[in-house]
Amino acid sequence: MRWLVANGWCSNFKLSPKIFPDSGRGLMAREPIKAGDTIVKIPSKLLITVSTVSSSGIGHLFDCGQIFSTQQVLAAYLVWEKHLGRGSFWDSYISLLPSSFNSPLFCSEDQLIGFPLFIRNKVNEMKTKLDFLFEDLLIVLSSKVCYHCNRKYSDFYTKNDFMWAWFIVNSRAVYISPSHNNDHTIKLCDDNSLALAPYLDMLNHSDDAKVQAYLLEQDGTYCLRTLVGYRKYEEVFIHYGSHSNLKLYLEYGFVLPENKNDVVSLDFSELLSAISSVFRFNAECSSYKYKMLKSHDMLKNLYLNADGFSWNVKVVIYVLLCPSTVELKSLYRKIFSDGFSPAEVDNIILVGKHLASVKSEEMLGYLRDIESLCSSEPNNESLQLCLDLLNHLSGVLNKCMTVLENSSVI
Ligand SMILES: C[S@@+](CC[C@H](N)C(=O)[O-])C[C@H]1O[C@@H](n2cnc3c(N)ncnc32)[C@H](O)[C@@H]1O
Repeated sequence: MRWLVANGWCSNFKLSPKIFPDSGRGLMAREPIKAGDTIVKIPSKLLITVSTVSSSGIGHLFDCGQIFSTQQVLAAYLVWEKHLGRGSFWDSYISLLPSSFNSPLFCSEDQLIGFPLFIRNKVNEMKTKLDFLFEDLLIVLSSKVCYHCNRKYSDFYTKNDFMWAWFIVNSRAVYISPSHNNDHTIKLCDDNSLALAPYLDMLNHSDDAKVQAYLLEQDGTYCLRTLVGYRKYEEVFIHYGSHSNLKLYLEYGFVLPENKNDVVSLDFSELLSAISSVFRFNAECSSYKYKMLKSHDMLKNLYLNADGFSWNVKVVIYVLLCPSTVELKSLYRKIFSDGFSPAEVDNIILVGKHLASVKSEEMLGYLRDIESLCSSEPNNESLQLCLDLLNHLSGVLNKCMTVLENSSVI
């Protein structure tokens, strides 16, 4: 905070840093805060944006005709500033950033083998993306020498440092309007809507938080207003987005005790085999039905949740149960205007109940596996979070089954 003040930050004394038992390091209300109050203001000089990188000592490296993502540029910049140590303008900020994370992205391959496939697949997707971004960066950096230490960039741009920096940006960057953020020469493949905002990024996430960010026209100061009030000594939160616990676990390294965004995803093939089991025939999807479902994005967002199942699950089950003699236009009419008859709803619910019980059994199996891993590694926080996540999802499936047992129309 002394460093922030020395660089033009004016504290409004509404917040102060504190370690909270449930959410860890965060910001506490030092006085009652009203809905509508501006809680933090960060001068533009203290924001790390693509413009900051462009005008920095490594800005010229990105003027090479290659296209980068905003997150890749900000991560590359953090690695470079970190290697400057005390010589970096951002040293006070960087030295307070977390050095390890509880996301499964940072678990070893040996640990990951014990994780449920639906988590492992997501981790592998993230790793593949990160590998690509890192290799892509090395193409630009490999032959160049850092003016500060005369070492080749590739000597200190390690994969681990890049992963650390990428995750810092992933879990801490705030949204900034691209129109206020275009003062640079770096070619980007995305919207350029990310900024790191020291101090502001100490705020933890809550589903109940509501905030509004705005920039002061005169000097580009980044301001954050809360739309809910807080009592003195309460933790003040922001809202990172309507994320499920799976997403929070993967991308931020924590889970919420209650999360209304939690869903259990389903594959199309799981719907087919549920229909086969319930109605005792070998369910197949003819190509005209498949094309129709795909072209209307009905094969996405297939999930169960605490309220039952998604609209797309309902439609896919209905379409798969329809005899292949039914014409496409009557399928459309049924789905998009007429609605389903009570008998059709009953059949859909029968399949839904079967899916919920199959997924519930599957989740209990995952829970047993992770519980035994946790007992052999009791201090592994990521494993503990995985256990919490699976317990939440198991709870979601129980609620789902209760809703389906008690309803004939969802
Ligand atoms: C923007 S930072 C918030 C400040 C952070 N707690 C710190 O100590 O620097 C985001 C990170 O904070 C943690 N976090 C945020 N909200 C949380 C919550 N509700 N419960 C637990 N951890 C949370 C996660 O580790 C996340 O990656």
